[in-house]
Amino acid sequence: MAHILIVEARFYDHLNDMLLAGARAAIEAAGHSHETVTVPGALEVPGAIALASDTDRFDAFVALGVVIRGETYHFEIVSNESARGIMALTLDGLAIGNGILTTETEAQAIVRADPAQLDKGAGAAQAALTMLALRDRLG
Ligand SMILES: Nc1c(NC[C@H](O)[C@H](O)[C@H](O)CO)[nH]c(=O)[nH]c1=O
Ligand SMILES: CC(=O)[C@@H](O)COP(=O)(O)O
Repeated sequence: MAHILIVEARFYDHLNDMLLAGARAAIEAAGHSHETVTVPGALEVPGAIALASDTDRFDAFVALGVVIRGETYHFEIVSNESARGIMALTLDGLAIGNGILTTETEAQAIVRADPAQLDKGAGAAQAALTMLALRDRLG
């Protein structure tokens, strides 16, 4: 059994609740345990995963959050830099599923977060578990 850390950027409560429900259900369905830490926004997610990985308590990580385009260049900074940070950690060898949605509208985010629709939280959890299995096989 693996122990998975979910790092959620709680910027939109109602959307995060759906992503979390999907991710937790997928991890439990696969027979693994999990815990969750919350950070303010997507930009803090890579740092939180890096801190947690130093503890050696977690086998894999799931990043959850929602970035919705506003009026300024901030959207690009938050979307691209959070993904860049997560990718850097992935290339360092961590098993991470990236479930940070980056959308133009709230309606797009709802469709993707809702476990009854696209269920991207579950998708990110399954990606993390797939990468963990691959690392165990190849490592
Ligand atoms: N606008 C969104 C943010 N912005 C906040 C940043 O992620 C960060 O917390 C702040 O700049 C302090 O370092 N975060 C999201 O997750 N979603 C957004 O739409
Ligand atoms: C991520 C964003 O673009 C948004 O939350 C920030 O909005 P704005 O650019 O209108 O300040």
